[in-house]
Amino acid sequence: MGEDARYRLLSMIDSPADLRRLPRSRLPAVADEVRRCVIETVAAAGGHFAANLGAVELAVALHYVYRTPHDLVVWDVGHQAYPHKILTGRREALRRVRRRGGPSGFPRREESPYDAFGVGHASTAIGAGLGMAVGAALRGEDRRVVAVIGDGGLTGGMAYEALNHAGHLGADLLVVLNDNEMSISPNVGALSRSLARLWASPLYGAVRAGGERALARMGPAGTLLREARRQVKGLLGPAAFFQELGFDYHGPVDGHDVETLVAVLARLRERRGPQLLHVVTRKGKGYPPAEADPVAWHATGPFDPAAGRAVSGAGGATWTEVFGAWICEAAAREPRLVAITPAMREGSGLVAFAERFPQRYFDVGIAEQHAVTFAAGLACAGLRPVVAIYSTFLQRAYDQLIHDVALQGLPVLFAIDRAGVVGPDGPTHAGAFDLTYLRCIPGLTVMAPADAAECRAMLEHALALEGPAAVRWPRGPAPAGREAAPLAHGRGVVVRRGGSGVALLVFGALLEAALAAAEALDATVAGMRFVKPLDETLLRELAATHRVLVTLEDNVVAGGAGGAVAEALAGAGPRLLHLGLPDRFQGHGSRGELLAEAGLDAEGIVRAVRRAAGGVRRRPALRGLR
Ligand SMILES: Cc1ncc(C[n+]2csc(CCOP(=O)(O)OP(=O)(O)O)c2C)c(N)n1
Ligand SMILES: CC(=O)[C@@H](O)[C@H](O)COP(=O)(O)O
Ligand SMILES: [Mg+2]
Repeated sequence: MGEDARYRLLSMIDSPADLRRLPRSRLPAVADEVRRCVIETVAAAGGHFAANLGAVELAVALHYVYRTPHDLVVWDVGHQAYPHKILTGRREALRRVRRRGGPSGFPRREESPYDAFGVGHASTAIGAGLGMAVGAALRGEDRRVVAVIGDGGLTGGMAYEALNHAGHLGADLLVVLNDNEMSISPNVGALSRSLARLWASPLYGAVRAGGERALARMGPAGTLLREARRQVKGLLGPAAFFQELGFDYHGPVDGHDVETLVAVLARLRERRGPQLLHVVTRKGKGYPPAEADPVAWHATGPFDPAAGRAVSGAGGATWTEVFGAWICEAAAREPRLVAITPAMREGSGLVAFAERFPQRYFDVGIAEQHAVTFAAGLACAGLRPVVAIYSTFLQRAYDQLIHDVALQGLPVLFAIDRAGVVGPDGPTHAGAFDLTYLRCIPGLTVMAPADAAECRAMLEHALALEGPAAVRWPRGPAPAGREAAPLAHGRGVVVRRGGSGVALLVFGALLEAALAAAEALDATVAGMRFVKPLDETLLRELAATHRVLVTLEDNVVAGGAGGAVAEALAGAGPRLLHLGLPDRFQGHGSRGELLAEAGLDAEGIVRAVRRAAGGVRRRPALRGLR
């Protein structure tokens, strides 16, 4: 069947203006097609999935009621924005979502005028939406602003800071709380529990049984709240909470009843002041395997939609799995070890730990700042906290890392995953900066393993230190490891001796590429292991015996490990060449593609060294190397 026949309505919708020309009664059929399109798109390309299925009706209703792109809809995180992209002229392009040259998996201002705010990290929508609403008012523009945030996003402190400010200003802002009781894993927190109780209460059961349209007719602004106050003592928690912050609370409403959503939103569009609409949805809605297991289907590779299974199996053990196995072993030996995740249990490899050591496992919600300060407190209490965190999300907690942990010399171990190039998630998730922002912190030990064996040794070493330490590794499979000298504090190792006068100084997981390049260059290769403290003895030895030192890191060159080498040599010694990520935000694509684009594959290293160190003696070319 042709595209147009399969997507009869969507093929007529090039923009939300086309959607708005349809009668309201056609919207459930539009939603069905959008949902089918999400399933087919992600099955073919991979990507975020369950949250998109849960946000279908919301996207349809918002674009139907609001005059986008003049009115602004800000999506929190943005991993649920595929329906929004489908409705805003990107249905075809989405086939290449997150691939090189294809659309981003998240809203991006440069991609479409309908993408009001660039996003990827959680809990920003209310703050950004508030800025837009206040900006529009100051400029005298008649523009409505909606911030859509999930219950997971609402566990982040930034969201509360923005709610508090919006209530104080009395700004014209609608916050839609998309509540599915899920973050990536089941959501945490008192507010989340209280929201769930509200939806499950007999009062709302009656509303649901009586038809959601009754709710739309009842009118906004606390009508239900007054009713609830009369009927159900003790269920007022979340509603009263938002009211106290200065918001009119509306709901909860069924987020899969698109016609009711339209009716409610149409009334809210006319209201002034801070409004909060509580919408209840189901993560994975409409695809039974994802409804049954939304954690597994949060994001996926390509899959067979009929079978509900991934098309391709995974490769060898990932760095995450190496860490996950290590932390369980270490916890069995060390009763003081506790693990903390800011809402990334699966991605950070803590599923087994959470099961085996539930009393010593803490999911703090999407609250990176709190995760780090909480760890500092645990360390003060004599425990050995391990903060398992993605490089990009640790950016959120930089002051906490410096002020609460490092300044007090507390023994907190930062297990930093997704360091360096991440791939399909693109620039919002790239762990491109951690070596730069970590190595300037006094007293912090910073390690970058080249393989799984080194990773385990570094974690063990970090746990034994009396001060703070960080071990960082990239996304994907970890090389198993080779015979090498045991780890010693602040010491690197020479992995290969070459005769060309070039030495490659490798910080972390680029060692394999460096070794391949070294074959072609006849170069020496050193695995530096420690970014801080740097092995200055090894550095001096290499400087004395080589004409060119090449530093290699999966981090921006600016301020990175190469910078540490330059500072240590202070202008003395051989020529220096720094290879790492360039001074710009990377796009999205596979990790391999992005590394190659940055010249950090074996070919790129050879090219750069030959260009910079002309005269380096040539050896027979490696296969594929010119
Ligand atoms: C600052 C930050 N920390 C962690 C994440 C990883 N993350 C992406 S989506 C998500 C869960 C979001 O839950 P919610 O907002 O409720 O959306 P849902 O997936 O349930 O629709 C998390 C933790 C992130 N994107 N940003
Ligand atoms: C949207 C978000 O922040 C997460 O879902 C993230 O995309 C997970 O990345 P990994 O796939 O690397 O765990
Ligand atoms: Mg959620």
